[in-house]
Amino acid sequence: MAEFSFSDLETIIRDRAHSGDPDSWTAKLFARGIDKAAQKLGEEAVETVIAAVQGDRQGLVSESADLIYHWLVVLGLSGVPLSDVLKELESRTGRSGIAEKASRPQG
Ligand SMILES: N=c1c2ncn([C@@H]3O[C@H](COP(=O)(O)OP(=O)(O)OP(=O)(O)O)[C@@H](O)[C@H]3O)c2ncn1[C@@H]1O[C@H](COP(=O)(O)O)[C@@H](O)[C@H]1O
Repeated sequence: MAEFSFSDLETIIRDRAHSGDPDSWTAKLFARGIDKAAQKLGEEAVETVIAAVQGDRQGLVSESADLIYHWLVVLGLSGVPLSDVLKELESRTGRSGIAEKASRPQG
């Protein structure tokens, strides 16, 4: 099987978003807007955390998939392409997280 990527899922979400298909969860989320999609993203994040702390390996896989799907929906609804996030991640490579935090302007 060819490797499935976040980019493939972003394309599926973009195609389904305005499909008008009454059976499409993606179309439903896009119709309901950012508040509902962001709420679902938060719920999936919490469910992922619960699976992790409970040591529920299969649950962690499943909830992580739900989380990533809803995260991509929120990006799509916000007009932020996945490539912007990947560029940001790429710009951080080679720099430790602790050094990055220390370089932030003091608030
Ligand atoms: N990866 C996903 C995906 N992950 C989770 N979900 C849906 O997310 C929804 C939310 O799940 P929950 O159990 O939290 O829902 P719920 O608790 O009943 O929701 P509430 O009523 O409480 O709001 C479910 O309907 C899941 O099926 C997904 N729906 C779609 N995809 C991908 O998007 C594609 C297109 O899907 P449709 O747009 O539905 O055709 C699919 O083929 C998949 O590739």
